[in-house]
Amino acid sequence: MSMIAAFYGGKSILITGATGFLGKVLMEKLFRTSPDLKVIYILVRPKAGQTLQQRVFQILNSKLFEKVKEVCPNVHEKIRAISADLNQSDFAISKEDMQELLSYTNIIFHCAATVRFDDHLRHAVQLNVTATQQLLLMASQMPKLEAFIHISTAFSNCNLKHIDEVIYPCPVEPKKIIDSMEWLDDAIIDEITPKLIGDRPNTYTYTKALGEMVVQQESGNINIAIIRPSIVGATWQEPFPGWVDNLNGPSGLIIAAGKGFLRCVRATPMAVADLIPADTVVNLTLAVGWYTAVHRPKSVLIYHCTSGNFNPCNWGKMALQVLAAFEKIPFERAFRRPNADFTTNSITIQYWNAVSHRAPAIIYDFYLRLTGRKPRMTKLMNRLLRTVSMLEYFINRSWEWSTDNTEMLMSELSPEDQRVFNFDVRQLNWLEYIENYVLGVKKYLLKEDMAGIPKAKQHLKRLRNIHYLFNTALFLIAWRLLIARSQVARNVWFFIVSFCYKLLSYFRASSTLKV
Ligand SMILES: CCCCCCCCCCCCCCCCCCCCCC(=O)SCCNC(=O)CCNC(=O)[C@H](O)C(C)(C)COP(=O)(O)OP(=O)(O)OC[C@H]1O[C@@H](n2cnc3c(N)ncnc32)[C@H](O)[C@@H]1OP(=O)(O)O
Ligand SMILES: NC(=O)C1=CN([C@@H]2O[C@H](COP(=O)(O)OP(=O)(O)OC[C@H]3O[C@@H](n4cnc5c(N)ncnc54)[C@H](OP(=O)(O)O)[C@@H]3O)[C@@H](O)[C@H]2O)C=CC1
Repeated sequence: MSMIAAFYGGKSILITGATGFLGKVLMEKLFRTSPDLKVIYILVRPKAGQTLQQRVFQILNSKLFEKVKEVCPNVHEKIRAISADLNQSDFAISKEDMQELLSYTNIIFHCAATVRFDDHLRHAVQLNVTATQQLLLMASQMPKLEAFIHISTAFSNCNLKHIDEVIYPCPVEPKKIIDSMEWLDDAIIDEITPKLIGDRPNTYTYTKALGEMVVQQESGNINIAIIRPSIVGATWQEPFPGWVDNLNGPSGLIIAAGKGFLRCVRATPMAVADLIPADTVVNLTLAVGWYTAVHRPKSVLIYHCTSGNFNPCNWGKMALQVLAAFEKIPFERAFRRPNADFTTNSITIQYWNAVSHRAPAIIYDFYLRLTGRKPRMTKLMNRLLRTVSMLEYFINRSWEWSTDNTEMLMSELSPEDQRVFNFDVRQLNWLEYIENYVLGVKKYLLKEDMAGIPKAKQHLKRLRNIHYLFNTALFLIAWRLLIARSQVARNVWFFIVSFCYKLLSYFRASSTLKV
């Protein structure tokens, strides 16, 4: 019997960000391994014209929850969606709901965040810092609370090369930042943002670091732990391999590369690709929840959930594996044949962006215009290149994260818990994982049918022929122009032609003699 699964039985659990990528996988695993849990409260905001109930219904009826419905048929009754907006004071939760949360919650998993790299500092502070502070305030009023698990990121201190399982203070206190966001206007915030974030690349990593400081400062008597995952990717094993539902991290780039939009990036092939599967993060999170509640460590423990020091894979190798997967599992209606060239040279990348990205987009838009359709490729390409430029920071560096707490926790688990809540990435086979990832992107993000694979392969063959034809035509035109302008080129050309003619005559003559 799994001790961790048993621990969550009968518990009332509060999850923020349950509608997000990680939150859904967390909820699924909780229901599947502890179907006897009492209730999961989720803080949800109405979105995209959908009510709370519609959003929950959509999640529970997704493929991700198919297994849950078998083990926990009354899952609909065990999930309690509470209308909340983490940007509002008291999260805009009604009095009755708040009372219920304060009275019954046993465990909190705080996953909600803005993960956008370019979010305005005011909004990023509101969600990643102020909301964390408010949630801690709520937690301090929960008599039955056993543990508060805060999800941060391994990149909150990405300005350092070696990162320990400690909280590194930012120069300006989070309280001061929160206060100043209330009275500074947007223009001034824009001006001071670069100074505040310092050597971090974006407002996301900066505000996640501030969020950690808040957790440490406001922890009071609460049992708190912080999880720092690296780049969260599709699921590895559970509930099935390859599940992914948003474009963040590598998923968007896999689409862009598989569809042939993106063929070259500024990346360091030898830099470690610290990807971590979503189910691994969730398994560690649940194990940490159990450990924190049962063992009540004296200080806030931080757990790095990374793959680099256990089972490293670099970006160069990963790109080759992604390309190999595209051979087997091509995406439909690719724009060009997939390719993955890495360069660290900024002039070379500008050249490739012009030749391999922008020029084909312009040519395609010209073709769309000619055929009476609306051009769209240049716009899409510009947005894609902007996205890639934001990710470049993370694919050109390697970090070392110490993992003493994660390893300590692994050794604390019973063999059964190590199996059910497996977060040992040493067992991960990257080739297999990447293949499933690409398959998952095709199925769950692009919603493409597997039956279309032969047609997609044919399409890629056609693109290859067009590519060869185009290159040959380009070469001949260039050569023709050169011959017209240069005597040396003309001499070389006549030499080649006469040499070929002589060779041909020789073979003809020798074959006539044999007869
Ligand atoms: C030669 C190629 C070879 C490749 C071969 C394959 C090799 C293997 C894989 C290789 C490398 C992996 C590197 C990962 C490094 C991640 C590091 C994370 C570290 C921290 C981890 C964390 O702790 S935190 C989670 C990460 N947090 C995000 O990852 C949010 C990012 N994101 C945004 O911050 C916003 O998205 C942003 C961009 C502002 C646009 O914002 P925006 O206002 O313009 O609007 P949207 O967000 O709506 O997106 C606008 C259009 O960008 C498209 N798109 C969105 N994301 C995309 C994405 N990742 N890749 C592509 N395309 C993406 C989307 O499809 C839209 O396309 P469309 O125009 O067609 O609609
Ligand atoms: N994905 C990754 O690569 C990594 C993620 N992390 C961390 O993991 C956690 C989860 O990330 P992930 O699942 O990928 O992110 P998602 O963007 O998929 O999910 C974010 C969640 O936060 C919720 N949320 C955002 N704003 C509000 C709001 N104002 N009120 C209520 N809820 C809100 C979203 O709700 P809604 O559905 O309504 O938008 C959603 O449920 C985050 O803390 C992130 O920093 C850490 C490392 C890597």
